[in-house]
Amino acid sequence: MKKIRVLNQISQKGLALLDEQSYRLTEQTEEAEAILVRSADMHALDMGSHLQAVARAGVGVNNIPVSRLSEAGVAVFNAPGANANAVKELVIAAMLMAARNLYTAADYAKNLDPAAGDLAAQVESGKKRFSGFELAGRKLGVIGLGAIGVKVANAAIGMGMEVYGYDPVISVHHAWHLNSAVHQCERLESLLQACDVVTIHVPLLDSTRGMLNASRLALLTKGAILLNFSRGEIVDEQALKTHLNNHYLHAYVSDFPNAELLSLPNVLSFPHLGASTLEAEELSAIQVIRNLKSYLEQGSVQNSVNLPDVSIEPKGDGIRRLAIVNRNQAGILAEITETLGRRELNIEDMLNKSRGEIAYTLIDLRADIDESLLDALRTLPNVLSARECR
Ligand SMILES: NC(=O)c1ccc[n+]([C@@H]2O[C@H](COP(=O)([O-])OP(=O)(O)OC[C@H]3O[C@@H](n4cnc5c(N)ncnc54)[C@H](O)[C@@H]3O)[C@@H](O)[C@H]2O)c1
Ligand SMILES: O=C(O)CC[C@@H](O)C(=O)O
Repeated sequence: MKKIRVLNQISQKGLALLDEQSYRLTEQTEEAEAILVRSADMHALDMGSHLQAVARAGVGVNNIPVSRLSEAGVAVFNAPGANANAVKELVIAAMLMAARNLYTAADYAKNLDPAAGDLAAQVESGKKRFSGFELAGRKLGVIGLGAIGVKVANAAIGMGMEVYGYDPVISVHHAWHLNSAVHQCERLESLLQACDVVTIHVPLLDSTRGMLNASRLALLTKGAILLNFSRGEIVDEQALKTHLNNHYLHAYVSDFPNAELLSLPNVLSFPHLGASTLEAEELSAIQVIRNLKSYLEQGSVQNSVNLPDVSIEPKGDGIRRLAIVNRNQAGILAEITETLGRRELNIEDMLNKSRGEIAYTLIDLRADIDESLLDALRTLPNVLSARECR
């Protein structure tokens, strides 16, 4: 029975895939063999020695200590693209809300006082304050053309916007899906200088933290709208405060409320709502739990952020499968096979793939795999983890 710790609310449609014969949910993180998470910060979490995998029902993994887990031979999975449509729709809504001043206008209408006189007259006298601008014909800059950025760019083309994209490391897959009318910017600076609306869709990495710093923010055009549905830390929000305070920008719309910006009139914040739709929550959970199960039960790897993709046939009758995460170093396979040879264990099949400094080895045996074998493998200097797939 495998024990799974669930750190956030995960869709029941996904959890239902964890059949009761093989899986049990636990409240004890230290006994968990796998952890399911959305946005909970796991950096300070003590995860125990049984952990084999962490599965993120979403995309961003900045809340997960991926390097520490890799060093412990623990696989980390996410659900790329599963919530991209949900975020795209919210970004389009946010763009419209900001351009047409809908949030302040709705607030105004809600606070009208029918008892104070003719409501229609109040409406007509108040509305000129909320006059906005149309998006068709305006320039949209999309920073990061991955699953979300491509969908936003394509939708904006459909709305008659002129779209500019910046992504020096765009994947071939995403490039194929990008509308050919999107203009490519070689430099982030030229995108910022050219666009009326700028939207950020890059992951939070060391290389993107503070990517929109004071000097880049200063390049934004007067009256521009900046949308941040990626992560708060990608924008230097302290530097942004100056532009907002002097009303240089029309609006900053963010899915990550910031204590210092919250109350500014030209800031519109949402409580991290990008992926909060029934559809995205279900799809993310189903996608990542399927991949988690195939990893735990068969050893195959799909959509991991730290292990190489491995697709392998399910174990045949009488076959037991070893899954080893090891450092990608010379001589390690010899040490593993020697350990098996000393126990007279014959290898039926074997697969080894690497990804950067990590390698992953699957070995099929026609014999039982006991704890003493696993312990012997775990003591090899470059083995990070060893387990049986079951
Ligand atoms: N608000 C929400 O609820 C919500 C939901 C989903 C994702 N997100 C955030 O959005 C981010 C993007 O999601 P996605 O699904 O599009 O991810 P993705 O991996 O499909 O796309 C990210 C893109 O950013 C590009 N990129 C990386 N570094 C870059 C750089 N320095 N400059 C320009 N481009 C760069 C990559 O090449 C890739 O194309 C996630 O990492 C997450 O932080 C937020
Ligand atoms: O789980 C969520 O609600 C947010 C997920 C989102 O931030 C992501 O990176 O996928």
